[in-house]
Amino acid sequence: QTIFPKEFQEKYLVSRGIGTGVCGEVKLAFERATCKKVAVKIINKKNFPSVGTATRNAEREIEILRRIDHPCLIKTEDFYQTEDTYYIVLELMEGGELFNRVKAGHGLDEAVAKLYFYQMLMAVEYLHRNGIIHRDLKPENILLASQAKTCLIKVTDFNQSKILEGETLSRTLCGTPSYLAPEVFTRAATTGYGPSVDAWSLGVLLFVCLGGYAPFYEHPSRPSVQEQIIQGEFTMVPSKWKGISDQAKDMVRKLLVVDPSLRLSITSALQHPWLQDPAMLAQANKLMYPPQDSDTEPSHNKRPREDEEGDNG
Ligand SMILES: CCC/C(=N\NC(=N)N)c1ccc(NC(=O)c2cc3cc(OC)ccc3[nH]2)cc1
Repeated sequence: QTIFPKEFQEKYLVSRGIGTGVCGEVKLAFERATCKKVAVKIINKKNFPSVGTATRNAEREIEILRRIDHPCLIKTEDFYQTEDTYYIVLELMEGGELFNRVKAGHGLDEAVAKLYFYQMLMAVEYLHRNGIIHRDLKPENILLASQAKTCLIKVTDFNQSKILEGETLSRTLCGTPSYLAPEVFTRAATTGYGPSVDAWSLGVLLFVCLGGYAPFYEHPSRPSVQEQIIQGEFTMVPSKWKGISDQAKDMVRKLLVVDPSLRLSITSALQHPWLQDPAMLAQANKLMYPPQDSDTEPSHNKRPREDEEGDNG
């Protein structure tokens, strides 16, 4: 049972667990003063074999969280730590993880997949523009703002977001390889790798959103997942892909290219015909930049409440 710091307990009432992760869990909590719902990510500093890496990783992630500001990237609201645990208060993404929407075995409607994928591209383009490579894009790390189909999504979990040296490559390989790009296995240890790894992972994410199954997966009669990835070997099973447009398939095929120099870049993906869809773009922009009431009122953003000493956000 997690013990929370006293000052945390004074500000928040912790409720049940809502998500699980490799390095810690996520709990639902209520801010006592406002009854506002929040998510609390609990990251145990000691849960990696080599303590040094874990703490450095977590500090790097917290530095990244402080620096980033984009509608499709998770935002932290508060932060506490004890000598062995971080408690990060985040906006609650009521819709939970994309993982739970696509695991049902059939894909999303193409229009919904396109809206989500466009937001992922915008988030990752922002990260790359700010010198950050995510490196761990997968359905568990894509959060949905609400239960509605057309909703805002946010990318989260920046635990792997750094230039991997050789020694941490081994730690990467201990997670699920399904979303890792080929060059992580082949060339990473020597030449390192760039933003194009995120383009590959987005290709796998799009494949899963449209097809409802993973392009590279364990199967007794098939080569290992790593081998399938290095060969860039995947199949679009006709029964699963029959209703999907050729442009959507083209986007997937141009992202799941083994040679990173030939792979579609994030910027080029944003120019792909499949995304030149004014209705989707309008919907995405409305979700990312909702017209605030402050856009209409002359005064500043929030109406200060008597008991609020001032916005420390
Ligand atoms: C600042 C921490 C970033 C992070 N992970 N970082 C890490 N693993 N090192 C992380 C990982 C996961 C989450 N997940 C959530 O916020 C979340 C909300 C939520 C709601 C759900 O049902 C309503 C179900 C799952 C959920 N996960 C939030 C942040």
